[in-house]
Amino acid sequence: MSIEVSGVTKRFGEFVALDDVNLSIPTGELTALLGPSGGGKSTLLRIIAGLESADRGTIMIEGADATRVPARHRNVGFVFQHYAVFKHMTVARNVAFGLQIRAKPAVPFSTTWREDRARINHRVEELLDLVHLSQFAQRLPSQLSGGQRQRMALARALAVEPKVLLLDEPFGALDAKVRKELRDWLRRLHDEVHVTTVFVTHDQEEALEVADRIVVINDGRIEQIGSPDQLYDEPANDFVMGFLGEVTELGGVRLRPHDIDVAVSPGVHGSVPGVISRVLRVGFEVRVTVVPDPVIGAAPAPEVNVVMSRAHQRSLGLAEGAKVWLSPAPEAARARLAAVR
Ligand SMILES: Nc1ncnc2c1ncn2[C@@H]1O[C@H](COP(=O)(O)OP(=O)(O)OP(=O)(O)O)[C@@H](O)[C@H]1O
Repeated sequence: MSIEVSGVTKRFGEFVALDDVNLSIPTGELTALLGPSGGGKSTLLRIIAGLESADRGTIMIEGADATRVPARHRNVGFVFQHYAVFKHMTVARNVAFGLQIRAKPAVPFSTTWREDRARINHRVEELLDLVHLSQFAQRLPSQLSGGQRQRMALARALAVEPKVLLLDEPFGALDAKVRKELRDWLRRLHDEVHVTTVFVTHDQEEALEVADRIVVINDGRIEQIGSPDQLYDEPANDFVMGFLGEVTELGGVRLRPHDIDVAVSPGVHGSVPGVISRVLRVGFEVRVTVVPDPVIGAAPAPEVNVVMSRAHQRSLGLAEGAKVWLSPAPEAARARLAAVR
């Protein structure tokens, strides 16, 4: 395991930001810390980085106890949402900065000095090539787009060959299209470089698309750890199910809108009869709202949302006012309503 977080608790005054968190992050994986605002994701990332200290618990990095090791000696690279760049330095010099600090002091123009410079220049060229910014090497950061600046920040963090790369909402401030491009790019970069990477996001789509593993954090606790498929298909509890995607209720069970089978005759035992109140086309999908038939003596059931392809909707001839019977698809993910902690 590359990072082992054991029994980490962090309070700010009376407020418990992290409550006995245990987490193993395997070497070379891309892990997302996902959860709602204020859940404790950034605090956990900052404790792994050494920018914040835990009140209790330990952090091991690559088998060594890092709990009391200062941030600059942990060999981690960071990128934050509002990344501090040197505005007066070119892109190339920004990327070279960490390497220059690490190079041993040498007499200017001596052989060692020249060798160091050549080595650093070569490494900067490699890194700029990796993040596709070679043609912008001599620009100032203010002459880059937001997405290009974040790629520069990643090149800078990777320059010192960190064992671990920590990214705190690295694409948070960018517009949706650029975010999407950068997340595809981050996935490809990770496939090339394989550095153990942990990134914080509150965007479930970002986590599902990019990460090998997702850690869902809420209220200072881990709700579930798993691959994107595990979390989506087998959510440990109601919170995870609701956080990872749209949920609707059918016959007292919560499930995903695309996991509901619709029939135009009462074939399936136990199916719920109802009437379509709305059919809405959204891109290539159709969202169908169904009002379940009232049951004598029971409280009215909530409307059910069903999502299906247009072709399926057409083949069933579904329209407003039509009578339908709903049942969970056999493979449907359902929340276990008792929270698992
Ligand atoms: N230095 C601090 N002093 C007091 N409270 C803090 C401090 N840092 C964080 N907190 C509190 O700890 C909780 C967790 O904060 P954290 O930044 O880890 O959440 P987060 O999950 O990263 O949220 P977001 O997605 O909004 O960044 C929040 O309620 C926050 O207000």
